[in-house]
Amino acid sequence: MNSALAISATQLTKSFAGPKGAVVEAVKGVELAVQPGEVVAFLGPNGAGKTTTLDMILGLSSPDSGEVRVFGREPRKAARDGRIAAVMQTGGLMDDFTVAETVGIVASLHNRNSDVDAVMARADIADIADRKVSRCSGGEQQRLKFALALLPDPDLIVLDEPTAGMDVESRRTFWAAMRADARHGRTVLFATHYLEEADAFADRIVMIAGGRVVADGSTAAIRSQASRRVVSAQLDEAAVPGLLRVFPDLEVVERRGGRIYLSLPDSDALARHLLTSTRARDVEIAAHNLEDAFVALTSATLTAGK
Ligand SMILES: Nc1ncnc2c1ncn2[C@@H]1O[C@H](COP(=O)(O)OP(=O)(O)OP(=O)(O)O)[C@@H](O)[C@H]1O
Repeated sequence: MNSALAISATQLTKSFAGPKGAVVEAVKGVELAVQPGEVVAFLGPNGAGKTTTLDMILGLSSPDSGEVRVFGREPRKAARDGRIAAVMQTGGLMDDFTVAETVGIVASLHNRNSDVDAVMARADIADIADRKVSRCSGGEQQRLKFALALLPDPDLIVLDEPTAGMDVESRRTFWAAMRADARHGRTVLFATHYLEEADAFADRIVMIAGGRVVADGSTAAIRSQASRRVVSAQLDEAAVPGLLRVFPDLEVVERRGGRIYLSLPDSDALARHLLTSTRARDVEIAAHNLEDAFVALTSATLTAGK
């Protein structure tokens, strides 16, 4: 186990009792290694296992098998030491206090002598200091929670879909505050459904679907993988092994409606080969955007995992 890592998760599994005695395997062998200072998006559709994994990283629940370490320690120990803090989706604020009162009360609970004004400025809530929590918008409440998470000056901050339900402008303000803070070297892991959010604010994207990591790479690498062109054609399945012999890098993206969708860095070479050396018909080349890649990756794994 590498204690220099901010987060190290090995072969994590977690199941829950489902309806009618069924077992829900929420997390099925998640591996994750996050370096200090990285800003990582944990990206996946509903029910992918994001919250279940984050809860284990935060020490809020224990894995059925596998191990998690945060800066080389048990997650609960890391949380007690003030090295890890969280911004969760819902709850945790008291309606009748003002923003400043809330920050002041929580600051007084921490041993570390945090600079309340600086934290409020960093979370971009200084100008709503006197507003009651109940009168804050969803976005303002999340920025307040972000400020509370910053108070112990943690080395790792974990955010579970912190911008769910916010409008575009509030989301942008929230991430601008988070990103500015992360520049000081804090490690950030955030769960999101939003591909654009992961793309815009993370250095690295870990895609999760059906309880498994289905892609993990720098945001640029995932974008470049995803922006490869996809060549599709009507083609007999029996031709695929032959294509793989000619193009070992060939990736079969999906099969849909009698068509096969293929990806290769040199899409022109693939299209030329299909047209001249195979019985492929109706050949098309299309740009493959990040959204398509996400759908292809997550749905392929969901089908394979069933
Ligand atoms: N306490 C629980 N009891 C039973 N099933 C659970 C429990 N918690 C999670 N699950 C199930 O485990 C799976 C993974 O859920 P999880 O909340 O981790 O996904 P998620 O990726 O965070 O989804 P979302 O984006 O909707 O929050 C889902 O099928 C969910 O219904």
